[in-house]
Amino acid sequence: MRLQQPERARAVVGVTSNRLLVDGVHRDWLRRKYVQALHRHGGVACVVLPTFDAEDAGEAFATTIMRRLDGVVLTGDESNVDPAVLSAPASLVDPDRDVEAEILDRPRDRLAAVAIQSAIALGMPILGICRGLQELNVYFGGTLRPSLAEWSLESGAMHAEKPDRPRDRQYDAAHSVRISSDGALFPIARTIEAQVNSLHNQGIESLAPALRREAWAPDGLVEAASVIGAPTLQIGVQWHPEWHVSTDLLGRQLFRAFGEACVVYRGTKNH
Ligand SMILES: N[C@@H](CCC(=O)NCCCC(=O)O)C(=O)O
Repeated sequence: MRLQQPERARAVVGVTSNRLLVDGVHRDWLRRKYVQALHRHGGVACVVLPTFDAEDAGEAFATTIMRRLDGVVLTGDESNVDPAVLSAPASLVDPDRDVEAEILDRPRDRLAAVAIQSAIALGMPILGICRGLQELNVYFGGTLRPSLAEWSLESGAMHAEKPDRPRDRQYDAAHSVRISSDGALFPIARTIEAQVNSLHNQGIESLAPALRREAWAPDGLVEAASVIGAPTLQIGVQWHPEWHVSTDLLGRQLFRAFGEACVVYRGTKNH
């Protein structure tokens, strides 16, 4: 179902952007699929959160921007998480080594670290998608497998992007997931099994102690995890619920639940 709400009633959600370096010019960008799905199926309004250079990863973001939001979405992107930056966002000051297309995006890592830290401190809803789930795991001290293809050929093939297909078809269902029947995802999905798409070559190796496993793939890879003891919905999924959301029930359920959590959270804030 498509949610229609008057603009003034919409919760406001920050969506993480990524850094793009073209012709020596730094730009922030993200795929509109995330924003469209959140607007149409989560019923929320979106603001794009800019990435950070090391010297800017400060307090102002948390107090000035995050406090004004009702939720945060950690979007997906091809670049791999740099764990050192996720755990200490202001520590690596080397702009020449900060961005490498589709491989390294430290400005994005810094944004993710500060956004997660603030959202957890504020008790704000979080939805992590693909890289976003990985960021949550690394932020809380978990580790990632650097390459699923090197971990196991079968897992590599199951989870990888399918570059020979047209872009839209790469987001078709790729494998099943088993959903834990006593977690935060089950009341949203109302099923213990679902089909999901898959476009990643890294994956959770050790799940952070602060997270609970919500869903897993046939090879055991964690496909969804939530923050233990969270006062609201704080969850990440390894698949892309946004891409075919209009025809994907689980995707719509996720965005709807997230949007509802944002509205509830907004009601608890002192204005
Ligand atoms: N590099 C990581 C992250 C994968 C990821 O988030 N991919 C996003 C694909 C593009 C999109 O946002 O639609 C990994 O390989 O695991």
